[in-house]
Amino acid sequence: MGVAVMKLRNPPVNSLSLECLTEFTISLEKLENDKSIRGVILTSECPGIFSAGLDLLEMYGRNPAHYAEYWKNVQELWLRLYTSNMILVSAINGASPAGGCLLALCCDYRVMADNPKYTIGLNESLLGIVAPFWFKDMYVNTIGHREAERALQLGTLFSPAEALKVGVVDEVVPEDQVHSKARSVMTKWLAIPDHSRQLTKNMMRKATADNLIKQREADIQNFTSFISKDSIQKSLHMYLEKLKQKKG
Ligand SMILES: CCC/C=C/C(=O)SCCNC(=O)CCNC(=O)[C@H](O)C(C)(C)COP(=O)([O-])OP(=O)([O-])OC[C@H]1O[C@@H](n2cnc3c(N)ncnc32)[C@H](O)[C@@H]1OP(=O)([O-])[O-]
Repeated sequence: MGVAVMKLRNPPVNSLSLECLTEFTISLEKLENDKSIRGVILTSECPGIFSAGLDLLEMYGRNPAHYAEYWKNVQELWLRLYTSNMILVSAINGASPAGGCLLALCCDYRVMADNPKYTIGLNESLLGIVAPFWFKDMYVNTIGHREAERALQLGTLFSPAEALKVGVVDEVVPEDQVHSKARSVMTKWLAIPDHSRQLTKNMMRKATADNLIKQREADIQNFTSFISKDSIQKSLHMYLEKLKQKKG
């Protein structure tokens, strides 16, 4: 039916390393150029984890040129996903913090597994970092200003039930039905003529994407100088240590 399934696979936690981001962007571009493909279901092959978000090791202990390169690729993936002409449905079958949530928010519809161990949200503030304006814009577009304001400041990671209530996801289903539900949602969206759906999507999303496009360079510089700060590197160090301790 002209639908591709993209499965994220970057063990152990599907973090978006520079390599992973680049491959993702290339795969997406190929699908976008393949006229037989009208929709993509985005899911994960890592058990219990949709994506741990941006790779912290790409943002910690590196040099400014690396941060700039990394950020350019994060922007690129976001722009392609958010403005894709294809129908994107996410089958969220695991934890989806920060950049993981970002991937899901780019989709046209989000189905999440009903497992209270899985959480989703833009939790950047918990790490001592700040979600950039375009993460924020997309959050506001999805859940509204007040909910986004609160969730961003608190770095809230929502359970599936809470995520559904706030509108971070559109549907919560038993874990073993996430993929079948994503497929049935896709069938419904495929019934809409592509040209009218695409123009409508573009009308809804263009201003948000353009907001980044017009200041990409400044945003890269902003990120690079922010992430290079000693205080921010220290916060990331502490967060990474916390992740290690949790493991031990
Ligand atoms: C301005 C910038 C905007 C930023 C946006 C972002 O997305 S910021 C990102 C915000 N993201 C988050 O806040 C999510 C942080 N991660 C988590 O909360 C959990 O890892 C989990 C719930 C995803 C999986 O739990 P689990 O019990 O199944 O797994 P586990 O916890 O035992 O980890 C296994 C190994 O993976 C490692 N590692 C983990 N994440 C990352 C990462 N993003 N990157 C790199 N590495 C990561 C972890 O250190 C450990 O390494 P070790 O010790 O083996 O060398």
